[in-house]
Formats: sequence, C-alpha cells, structure tokens
Amino acid sequence: MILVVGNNGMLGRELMALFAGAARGVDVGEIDIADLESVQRVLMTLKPRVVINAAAYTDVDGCQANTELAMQVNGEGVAHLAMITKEIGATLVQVSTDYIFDGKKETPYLEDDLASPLNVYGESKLAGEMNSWFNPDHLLVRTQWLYGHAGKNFVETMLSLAQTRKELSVVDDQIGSPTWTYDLALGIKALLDKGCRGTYHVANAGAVSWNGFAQEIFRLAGLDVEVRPMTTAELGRPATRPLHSVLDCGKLLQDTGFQPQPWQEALRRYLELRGK
Ligand SMILES: NC(=O)C1=CN([C@@H]2O[C@H](COP(=O)(O)OP(=O)(O)OC[C@H]3O[C@@H](n4cnc5c(N)ncnc54)[C@H](OP(=O)(O)O)[C@@H]3O)[C@@H](O)[C@H]2O)C=CC1
Ligand SMILES: Cc1cn([C@H]2C[C@H](O)[C@@H](COP(=O)(O)OP(=O)(O)O[C@H]3O[C@@H](C)C(=O)[C@@H](O)[C@H]3O)O2)c(=O)[nH]c1=O
Repeated sequence: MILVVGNNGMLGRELMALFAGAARGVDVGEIDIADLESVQRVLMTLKPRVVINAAAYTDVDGCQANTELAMQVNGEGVAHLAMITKEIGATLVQVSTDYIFDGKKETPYLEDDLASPLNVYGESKLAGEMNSWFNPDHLLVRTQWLYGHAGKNFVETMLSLAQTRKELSVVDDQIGSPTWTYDLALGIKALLDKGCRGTYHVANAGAVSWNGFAQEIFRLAGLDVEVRPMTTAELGRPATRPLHSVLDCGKLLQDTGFQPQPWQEALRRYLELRGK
C-alpha cells in the first residue's frame, strides 16, 4: 500500500486520484508529522510499502513569520518520516521545491547544483531534503510553481481576481516553470515504477515569468484583463523569492522516458477540465 501523507492538500489529492485503490491517505487530524509519536503510531499501524510525503507548511510568507513551525513541519517532520519508514522497511518519497535555490544561476538547475535558500520556507524545505537521507531508501522530487484542482494556487488566485478587476500588476522578473499537479503525480509514478531513488526534478517544460503566466491564464480563459509588469522589489513581500529557478528535468527523461508536457499545454488542459 502507498500512504499519501497530506492527502487533503493540492498534490495529495492528485496523488490519491492517480494511485486510486493502491493508496491510503492521512492528513491533519490523523497524523501530525511534526510529532514523532504520531508518525510512529500511524506508520506502525498501517505498515505501508511506500510513503509519499505531500504534507508541508507551504505559505511562503507565513513561514517567514513562523520560523519554528516551518522547521518543525518541513524539516523535523521529514526526519520523523525518514526514521520510521527506515524502521518498517518502506520507501520514502519526499517532495521539495525550487525555493531551495537562490535563483542566481542563469541556466536551469541540475539535481546536484548547490542549494542556497533565500527564505525560511526554502531553508526549512532544505532541512527536510537533508533529513530524508535518514532513510537511504528515499526518492527526493523537487518541483515548482504548482497549481491543481484542489488548492490555493496562482491560477485560481488570478481567475478569482479577474472577477472584480480589469487590470492587475504582476511581477515580471521571476522566471520559473508553472507545473500542473497532474503532471507531477505522473512523474512521481514514473520514478516509482522504474525503481528510481535519489534526487530528481519534475516540472512542466518551458519557462515564463509570473506576469507571462498570468497573461496566458487570461488568454486561455478568454478573460479581458490587462496584466501590467512590476518588479519583485516593488511588490515587497516579506519573503525573498529566487529570480530564476527553472529546474532541469533531463535526468527524469533519461531514467524513466517520461517528459512532462510544455507548461502552456498543461495549463490549457487544466482550464478545459476545470471549465475555465
Ligand atoms: N505549492 C507549490 O507551488 C509547491 C509545493 N511544493 C511542495 O509540494 C508539496 C505539496 O504541496 P501542496 O500540495 O501545494 O501543499 P498544500 O499546502 O496544498 O497541502 C499540504 C497538506 O499538508 C497538511 N499539513 C500541514 N502541516 C501538517 C502536519 N504537521 N502534519 C500533517 N499534515 C500537515 C496540510 O493541512 P492544512 O492545510 O490543514 O495545514 C495540507 O493538507 C509540499 O512538500 C510543498 O513544499 C514544491 C514546489 C511548489
Ligand atoms: C496575487 C499576485 C501575486 N503576484 C506575485 C507574487 C509572487 O511573486 C508570484 C506568485 O505568487 P504566489 O503567492 O503563488 O507565490 P509563491 O507563494 O512564492 O509560490 C511558491 O510557492 C511555494 C510553496 C513553492 O514551493 C514555489 O515553487 C512557488 O510555487 O506572483 C503578483 O505579482 N501580483 C498579484 O496580484
């Protein structure tokens, strides 16, 4: 059995749908990954073959204000999962982020590029990456700029703002690869099916700024919204974001034969399924 931890989250729901009958899910209320005893109790009872950790504290600015909680959930939580999965002989799949990088590299990041997070969320996720090594039988999947059917995300924020606004200012100096949770889930499945272990990048192909992404969302949704450019500095959010955090997914293709579709195509299909 595959245990999806954080099954009520955006990625968690996608994984539950993809793995269907093979998966069991747990989330807040049934497990608190920050609490070793809770992790021990759930994993020892359910005895899964694979644990996919889709649970995290994902509010980037929230993490900046709550360092301790961020480290407990995103850092220590993974140590707990790694120690107990090792004890029961299960594989741990840990999901991480482009925000462990500082975004100063001008070409896409490779799996073994140096991590240097700019914010507390990135630091806590990097601690989680390191803690996943407590279980040598682990798969570490880095992804970025996620959107999906069940969750708060940039696409849904833009569509919701468009209901009341005819113009929006969106940052145009941060570049990344918007990624549909469906394609990420397929990537995780492809890696597990091939028995891959270690670190992999999984993101939709191509890259764009948040501003360009917003423009494409409105174009595909047939909404007439003017998207003005602004800089990250002008927006002035509490947590610093990396400016160029595109992930190179060549290793995924090489080892599994799976290549996530271009981000524009993924977005088009997502909006079609969602009903625009
Ligand atoms: N969203 C994105 O753009 C990106 C996400 N990622 C990573 O992908 C993974 C999935 O992200 P996403 O689907 O967006 O996450 P969500 O925030 O949508 O879901 C996370 C889930 O984890 C639960 N959770 C939080 N704290 C705990 C805890 N202590 N114990 C158990 N469960 C907990 C949350 O519950 P509740 O809501 O009640 O707190 C929620 O159900 C995370 O590891 C994230 O860091 C990586 C790159 C980009
Ligand atoms: C709503 C809004 C956002 N923005 C900007 C702010 C930000 O730089 C960018 C995206 O906003 P978000 O709040 O979705 O960004 P953010 O929370 O930084 O998204 C990140 O989440 C974590 C969990 C990850 O792991 C990352 O890969 C990444 O997806 O858009 C505007 O410029 N104008 C707007 O009106």
